[in-house]
Amino acid sequence: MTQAKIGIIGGSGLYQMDALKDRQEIQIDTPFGRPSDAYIVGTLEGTPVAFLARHGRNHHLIPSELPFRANIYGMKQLGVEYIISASAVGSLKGEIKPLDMVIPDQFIDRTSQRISTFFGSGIVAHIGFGHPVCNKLAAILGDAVQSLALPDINLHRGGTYVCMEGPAFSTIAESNLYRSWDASIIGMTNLPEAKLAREAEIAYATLGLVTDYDCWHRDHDHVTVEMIIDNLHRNAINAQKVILETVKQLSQNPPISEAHYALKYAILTPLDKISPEIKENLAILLEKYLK
Ligand SMILES: CSC[C@H]1O[C@H](OP(=O)(O)O)[C@H](O)[C@@H]1O
Ligand SMILES: Nc1ncnc2[nH]cnc12
Repeated sequence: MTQAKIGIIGGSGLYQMDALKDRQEIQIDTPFGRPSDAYIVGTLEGTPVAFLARHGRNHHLIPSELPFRANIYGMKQLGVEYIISASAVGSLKGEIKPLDMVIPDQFIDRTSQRISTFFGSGIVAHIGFGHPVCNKLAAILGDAVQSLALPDINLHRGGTYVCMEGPAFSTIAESNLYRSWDASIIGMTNLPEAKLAREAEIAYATLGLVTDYDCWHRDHDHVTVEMIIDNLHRNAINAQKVILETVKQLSQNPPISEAHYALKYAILTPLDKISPEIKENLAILLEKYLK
C-alpha cells in the first residue's frame, strides 16, 4: 500500500486539498469497518500525504455517525505518524472572532455516543491524555499560521475545545456553562479523534477555524448553517494555505512526539494472554510491542 507519514483530516468545508498532486484514491477496510471515505494519497510540494474528508466528500455523515476508529486505523495502515486536523468551530470568547484560527491544547468531552478507544473485549490499556494534543506539532502548525500573516486573521495558540454530541447546536444555557468553564471553542468531532490518534501513537493537532459565536453573544445571531456557510468557504481556502505550509515545515524537521510511544507503559493485559483474534485486529498498533 502507498505510504504517507502525514495525514490530513478535513472537516466541514474542507473536502479536498487543491494542491495535492499525483492523487491516488485508496479505499481501506479496517477491523473497525470502513472509514468515512476513500483516502486521497498524493504529494504536497513533493511530500507524501494522506487526506481524508471526515464527514465524507459529500458531507453525508453527522458527527455521531463518524467511524472514528476506522478513520484513525486507516491512517495507521497508511503509515501516518502525524495528523493535522482541520475543524470548523464556534467561538466561546469575545476575543476569538469568526475567521480566526485557534490551536487548542485541551478538550472537554460532552459527547455521549462515541466509541473512543481501540481497547476492550480482552485487552486493557490506559493511555495518558493529560496533554491531548502534540505540543510539537501544534507549535509547527502555529508557526505556519504566523509565517503566512493572513490579513485580519488572529491566531490563538492554546485554548480548550468543548466537544459536544450534536448534531443540533447548543442552547444558550449550555453555551454559557462552557464559557463559565473558560472554554475557548466548541465543535463536535475532535476529542474522539485525538484520543484514538494517541492510542494509535500518532501525533495529533487541530487547526480550529472559527465560523461563529455559537449562541451566547448578545450582538450576534445564533449559529445556523445558513449563517456560517460563507465563513466555511473562506476558512477552507485559508486552511489549505496553512496545511501546505505546515507540511513543508514538518517534512523538513519531523519531531519525535510523546504520542509516538503512548502505548509503551499503557497496556495492562500481559501480552501472552491476549487472544490471537485481538492481536490480529490490533496488529498495526501492537506490532512493535509483540516483537
Ligand atoms: C459546520 S456546522 C457543525 C459541524 O462543523 C464541525 O465539523 P468539523 O469538526 O468536522 O469541521 C462541527 O464539529 C460539526 O460537525
Ligand atoms: N457553534 C458551534 N457549535 C458546535 N460545532 C460548531 N462548528 C462550528 N460552529 C459550531
